[in-house]
Amino acid sequence: MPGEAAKLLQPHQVMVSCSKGISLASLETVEELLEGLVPPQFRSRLAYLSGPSFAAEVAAGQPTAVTVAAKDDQLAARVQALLSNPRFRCYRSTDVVGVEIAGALKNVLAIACGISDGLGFGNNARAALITRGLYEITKLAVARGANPLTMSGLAGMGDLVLTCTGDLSRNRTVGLRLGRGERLTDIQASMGGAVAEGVPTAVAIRTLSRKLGVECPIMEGIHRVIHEGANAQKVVTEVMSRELKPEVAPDIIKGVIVNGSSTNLLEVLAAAGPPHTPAVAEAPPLPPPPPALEMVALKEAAATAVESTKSILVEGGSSGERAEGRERAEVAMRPATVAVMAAGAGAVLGAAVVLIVSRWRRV
Ligand SMILES: NC(=O)c1ccc[n+]([C@@H]2O[C@H](COP(=O)([O-])OP(=O)(O)OC[C@H]3O[C@@H](n4cnc5c(N)ncnc54)[C@H](O)[C@@H]3O)[C@@H](O)[C@H]2O)c1
Ligand SMILES: O=P(O)(O)OC[C@H](O)CO
Repeated sequence: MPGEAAKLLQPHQVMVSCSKGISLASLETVEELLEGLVPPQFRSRLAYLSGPSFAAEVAAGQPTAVTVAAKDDQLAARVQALLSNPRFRCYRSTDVVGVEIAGALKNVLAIACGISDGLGFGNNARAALITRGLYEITKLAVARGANPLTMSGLAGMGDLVLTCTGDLSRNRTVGLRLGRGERLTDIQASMGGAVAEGVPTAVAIRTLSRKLGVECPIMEGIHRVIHEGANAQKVVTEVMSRELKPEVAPDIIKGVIVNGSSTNLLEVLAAAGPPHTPAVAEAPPLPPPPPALEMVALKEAAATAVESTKSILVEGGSSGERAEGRERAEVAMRPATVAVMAAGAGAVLGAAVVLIVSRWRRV
């Protein structure tokens, strides 16, 4: 019980939640639940780990990347440093609500993808579910105050792709079996106590999306299949036959209505700060071309060399004549060699100057 565990916390400790979900009773995320459970002095020590991370693969040392979120960037950085290793790379974020909503909602879509695959639908259907599902997750997350860019990160797109396509997922497995015709109660009874969190989250999301006034036809459809016994094929046809609309609805730009007030996506983006633009190194200028004189010498030398070589190789001649030809060719090539070396030295010098200037500028 987190409430009981909270009593054991020591002043120097931080708490990292790895759970994903939304409370059916209160529609709160794990973060909101924990904030209410831990003593006030620990609230600033809560961090949240999320992202594409099948436990079995992490345990086997497979390369994994996740997001560590905390309201305080310093705390996120501390946990990030503590947990990262060459096999487990942590990124950090201060968008706790975005990370939490994304982690909870992907479970519902994983069930949907499982159902789609179980029914025998193809790759197109799965890709459409993932993409349009992410759009619904984004709308809901933005309505809860999240940064929409978090949805394209590990906790959003990353975990969504993992659970919608990876057969280690419990949620996807439940969907697959539902799609093949098994009953939910039988599937759950056979799972040995393991929980497919998308099953209860589908209920929470339907309530939440209706409360927030955010249209989520896929989430609604999944709820009908899982909890109302609707025929999945029919639900797919209905969802596909809805009124045609733009891919990105104006309401997500102009403002999603949250409890009567508008959340403007552009304002959310602006609050997130300017996009990170790494300093772009100035392109080094091209080295100066070799002086015209050297170019002429180069051309002439090349032509003479070709002629001399021809006379040696094609015309043959006595050994004395061939030796003379080789000497003529060597002499003819000398200006070319000098010109090429001059051009090369110019290039190297040019590059060195650029390097020094750019270093000096950085300093
Ligand atoms: N297993 C993974 O690959 C994985 C990866 C990343 C994140 N997670 C997240 O970690 C969390 C735990 O996953 P897991 O794989 O350990 O699940 P699990 O099903 O193996 O274990 C969950 C445990 O929680 C207990 N439990 C369930 N409902 C409870 C309740 N109301 N009160 C108290 N205890 C309850 C169960 O008895 C069980 O012991 C989940 O939120 C999951 O999304 C799991
Ligand atoms: O097995 P699932 O479907 O609960 O997914 C486990 C994790 O959430 C994957 O990141």
